[in-house]
Amino acid sequence: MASQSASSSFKICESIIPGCLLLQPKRFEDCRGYFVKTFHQPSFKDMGLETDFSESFYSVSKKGVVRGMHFQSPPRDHVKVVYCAHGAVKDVVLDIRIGSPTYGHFDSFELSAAKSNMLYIPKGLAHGFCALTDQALVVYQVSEPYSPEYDRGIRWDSIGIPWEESTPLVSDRDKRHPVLADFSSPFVYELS
Ligand SMILES: Cc1cn([C@H]2C[C@H](O)[C@@H](COP(=O)(O)OP(=O)(O)O[C@H]3O[C@@H](C)C(=O)[C@@H](O)[C@H]3O)O2)c(=O)[nH]c1=O
Repeated sequence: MASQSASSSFKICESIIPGCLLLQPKRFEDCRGYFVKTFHQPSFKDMGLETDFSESFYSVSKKGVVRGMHFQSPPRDHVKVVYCAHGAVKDVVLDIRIGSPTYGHFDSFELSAAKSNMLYIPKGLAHGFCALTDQALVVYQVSEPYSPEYDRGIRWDSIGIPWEESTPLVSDRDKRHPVLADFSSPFVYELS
């Protein structure tokens, strides 16, 4: 995690991975609970972020589930915004952009309902998480529709990520992904 700056609606923390941002939206609390706005087009535009999102979806995971590390390949690659609306996850991004100063490096963040924080994930990063609580509800916005043909992954246990679970619950699909060492990336790093 590096520098911090403020925008109209979101505080921004930069990841060690260029282009990846931890966003902190305002949280309005009162006697009923709290209110959080997760997307505000003018603020995203001011921050130079993607504003054209085409799908939104969520998953619910039991404690100890690992999902990942996922991405869509070009030409169906996409920006993702991710947050945890119930419970908590350890969220991880892996830089797979050839030529990036952080190619093959990962960064991790605890995303939680208690923190109301969000992760902005540029194209060319693989993404995954480990559920730290039961009923971990993870919400996504993505800039390109789901494309099973281009939906790919890298083995969750081939990157050196210190997951909270040594024997997590993982999907059959995620067990079949290539390991990072055998992976040939279709992404090229572009200086912004
Ligand atoms: C991702 C996705 C899945 N599906 C279907 C395919 C499958 O039958 C079922 C579950 O899919 P998956 O096993 O791929 O779900 P999951 O492992 O939760 O996939 C997600 O993982 C995290 C880490 C991400 O970063 C997401 O972008 C997404 O890839 O839902 C869609 O119809 N649309 C979608 O956008």
